[in-house]
Amino acid sequence: MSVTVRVPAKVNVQLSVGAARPDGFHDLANVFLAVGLHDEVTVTPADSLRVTCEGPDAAEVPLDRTNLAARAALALAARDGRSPDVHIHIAKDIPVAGGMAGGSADGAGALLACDTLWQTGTPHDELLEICAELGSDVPFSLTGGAALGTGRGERLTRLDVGGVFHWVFAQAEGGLSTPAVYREFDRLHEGHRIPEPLVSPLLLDALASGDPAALAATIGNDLQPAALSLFPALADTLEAGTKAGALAALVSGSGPTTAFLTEDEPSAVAVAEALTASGSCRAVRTATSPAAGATVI
Ligand SMILES: C[C@@](CO)(OP(=O)(O)O)[C@H](O)COP(=O)(O)OP(=O)(O)OC[C@H]1O[C@@H](n2ccc(N)nc2=O)[C@H](O)[C@@H]1O
Ligand SMILES: Nc1ncnc2c1ncn2[C@@H]1O[C@H](COP(=O)(O)OP(=O)(O)O)[C@@H](O)[C@H]1O
Repeated sequence: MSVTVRVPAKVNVQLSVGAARPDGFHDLANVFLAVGLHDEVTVTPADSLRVTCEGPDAAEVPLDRTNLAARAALALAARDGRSPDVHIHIAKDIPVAGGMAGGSADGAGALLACDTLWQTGTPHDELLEICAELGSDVPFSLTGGAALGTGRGERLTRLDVGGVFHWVFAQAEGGLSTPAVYREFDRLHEGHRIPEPLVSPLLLDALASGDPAALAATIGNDLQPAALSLFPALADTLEAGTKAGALAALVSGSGPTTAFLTEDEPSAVAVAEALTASGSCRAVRTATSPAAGATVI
C-alpha cells in the first residue's frame, strides 16, 4: 500500500523582516500565499528508509537523511515509537533552492503521507509542531491557502483571500542559500535600527478583496535588496516582467525565483512569453493562487 500527498509551493506577498534574534533567526511578519505549483510525495513500506526524486531539478535534491521529507518521516516515527522504514518518492515540480519552499513542501507532504500510512492519529496541532521543528516555512506548506506567519514564520494565522490571483514565476540560473540571504540582510542593515516587523492592513484588505491591482500596490519583500546584492542579474528579470505589463515584480522569498503578479490569465501568458523571449531566466511558469495545503490524493 502507498500514500501520495500533493503539496503546493508558496510566494511571500509581504515579507517584513526584523532584527536578528539571539538564536540567529529573524522575527517576521510573513504573509504566505500558496501557489498552484506542486510536488507529490509518495510513501511506501520498505526494508529501510530511502528517498528517490524525479523531475527537472532532481539532481540538486539531497537523497540522504538531510532531505526534509526523510527528516519528517524520522520525526514522526520517533514520536510514535515505530520504525521509519519507508520508501519516499518525490515527484518534484517546485524549483529547488528558489525561494518557493520546495523542501518545506516535501517535509510537510512526507509528514502527512506517513501519518496516513501509519495511521498514527496525530492531532493536527501536533503535526504543525513537528513541521515547525523541521523548518520555519514547513507549517505553512501543511496548511496552504494564505496565512500570516509570525515568530520566525512558523506561528500561523489563517487569512482570507477574495479571488484568484494570476502569477508568473521566472526561475533563475542557479540558487540562493536562505541563510546567506539573511546574513546579507544583516550586513546591509549594519549600523541601522531595524523596525519591528509589521503586517500591512492595506495588504490584508487587498488579499481579502481579491483585487490584483490593490495587492500589487502593497506587496513587498524586505529580503529583496539582499537577494539582488548577491544575485544582481535578477534586476534584469524584474525589469523585463515589469516592461511586459506585470502589476508587480518581486523576488520570491529569499530568491532567486522572481514572481510577477498580473491582472488576469491572458496578461500572465503575455508576461510569461516576454520573460522567455528576454533570455534573462532559465524557465518560466504560470500559476494561480490560493492553492490548498498538503492533501492526500
Ligand atoms: C525566506 C523564507 C520566507 O518564507 O523562505 P524561502 O524564501 O527561503 O523559501 C523563510 O523565512 C525561510 O524559511 P526556511 O527555509 O523554512 O528556513 P529555516 O530552515 O527555518 O532556517 C534556515 C536559516 O534561515 C535563516 N532564517 C530563517 C527564518 C527566519 N525567520 N530567520 C532566519 O534568519 C536562519 O539563518 C536559519 O538557520
Ligand atoms: N526535499 C527537498 N527538496 C529540495 N531541497 C531540499 C529538500 N530537502 C532538503 N533540501 C535542501 O534545501 C535547500 C533549499 O531548497 P528549497 O526548499 O527548494 O529552497 P528554498 O528554501 O529557497 O525555498 C536545497 O538546496 C537542498 O539542499
